Amino acid sequence: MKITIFGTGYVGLVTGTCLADAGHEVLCMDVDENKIARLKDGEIPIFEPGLESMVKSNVAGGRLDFTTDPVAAVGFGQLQFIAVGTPPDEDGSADLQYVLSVADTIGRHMTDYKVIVDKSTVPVGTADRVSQTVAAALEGRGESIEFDVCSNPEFLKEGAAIKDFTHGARIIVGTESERVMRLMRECYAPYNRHHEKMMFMDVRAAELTKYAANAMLATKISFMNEIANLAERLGADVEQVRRGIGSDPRIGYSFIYPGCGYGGSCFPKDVQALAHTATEVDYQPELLNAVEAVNFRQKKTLYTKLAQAFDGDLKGRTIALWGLAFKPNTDDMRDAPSRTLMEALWEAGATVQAFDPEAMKECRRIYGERDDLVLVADRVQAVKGADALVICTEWKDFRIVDFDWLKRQLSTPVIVDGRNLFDPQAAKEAGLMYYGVGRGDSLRSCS
Ligand SMILES: NC(=O)c1ccc[n+]([C@@H]2O[C@H](COP(=O)([O-])OP(=O)(O)OC[C@H]3O[C@@H](n4cnc5c(N)ncnc54)[C@H](O)[C@@H]3O)[C@@H](O)[C@H]2O)c1
Ligand SMILES: O=c1ccn([C@@H]2O[C@H](COP(=O)(O)OP(=O)(O)O[C@H]3O[C@H](CO)[C@@H](O)[C@H](O)[C@H]3O)[C@@H](O)[C@H]2O)c(=O)[nH]1
Repeated sequence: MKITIFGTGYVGLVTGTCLADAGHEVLCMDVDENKIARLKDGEIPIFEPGLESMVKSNVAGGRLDFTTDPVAAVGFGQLQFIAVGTPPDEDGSADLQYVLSVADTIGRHMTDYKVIVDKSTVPVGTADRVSQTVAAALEGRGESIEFDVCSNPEFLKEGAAIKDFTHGARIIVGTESERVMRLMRECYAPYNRHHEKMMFMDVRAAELTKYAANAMLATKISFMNEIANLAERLGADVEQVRRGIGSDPRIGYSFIYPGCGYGGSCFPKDVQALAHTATEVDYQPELLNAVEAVNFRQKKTLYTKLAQAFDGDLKGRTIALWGLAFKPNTDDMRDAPSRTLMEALWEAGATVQAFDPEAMKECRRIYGERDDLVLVADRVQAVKGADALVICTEWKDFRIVDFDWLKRQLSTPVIVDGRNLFDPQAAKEAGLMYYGVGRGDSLRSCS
């Protein structure tokens, strides 16, 4: 099939590349000229494991190309995927300006039947707005050309995006049109061979399914963070509790890791957007608000614990950070807990000495050059001469550490472990002042 993808971010680029890899011909369009120029040069603007070689082989195979030209993009595919950003507006609602601008572009330039596929995460009712926008643009040209709009939310996780896209649990398509069902089946056929993954539903249910999935996962995390905070007060180890409850198949082990709060470009904005949608239909979203409030508090955990460890005085201290990305295997720092910590440390007059395997460039892009942000080449340099170490991201390489060595590097041997990587007992036996999240230790995540 010939497919156009609008947006070459985490979702658009992965979707386009995987669909090309499955044998389709894909043209990816972005308004960011710099991004497209880099992609045309074979440079991948984001870090996503496995993506670079897949992009290169599909470009070389003639199945994947990039453009900034809207006319070429609209003219290319019968399927027109919208995979642009839907960032939070000031009131927490999803900002649909980029989605609707693509819809307008399609309406302005289409000359034959198109299926417009909403892959961006969008509130219930957006497919109707996309339809109206396309129709208005066509009317403006005095044209009447047939088109359909369907919802096809994406469930990939950054860091595992290719595997999630190609081996996802389900492929959801919101449509009532038989023709769209047939075309979407054909599009995903290469990834639907082992068992039936396609789930067709009405468009509003598909739109809500995406938010419900993210809100459920975020709820699990906030729930565990609440239990962790209780465990701290009750002298229990939340890691043992996690294993204890995860073993119940009704609960399961996934997404119940307590820590320094969920970040990333999805959970924070999507929980807020769903809560906003609820208030628009006169429903008070008590649970969603609590999930968000618990997370907001949890993201302050790292700073709260550090401040307690240093009797509230962090001025002039140097704090080592291992990890800046919101989770491992990505360079993405959107809403990362490390940002909440760094900003609080700077406010308190401390210097940050940080290392992340992939997110350093992104960190510099966000914060620029400043005296109180020292980015170093590896985790060893990060702890050199520092007063304390904070673990913000559970990169695999951070898990193996010689505690005796670590103790020698830090002037005050304080470790605040936001991801519970280490055995508290072993760390304490080595003479470190080790504070995890919910591990029955003396420092509290929040008041
Ligand atoms: N990042 C994820 O893990 C993930 C997973 C599932 C769903 N989503 C959802 O997918 C959508 C995209 O997320 P993302 O993380 O890929 O965003 P992103 O910010 O990484 O990329 C968005 C891209 O869209 C481009 N763009 C903006 N306006 C455009 C236009 N008019 N035409 C063409 N391109 C345009 C931007 O230049 C940018 O390159 C969001 O709605 C998000 O919630 C994201
Ligand atoms: O047990 C857990 C699992 C995750 N997290 C945190 O939760 C955040 C999000 O992690 P993850 O879900 O792995 O990453 P995302 O790439 O944000 O993916 C989520 O958001 C995407 C965008 O909507 C969806 O497509 C995915 O299905 C959904 O998992 C990160 O800060 C993690 O550290 C925890 O604190 N504890």
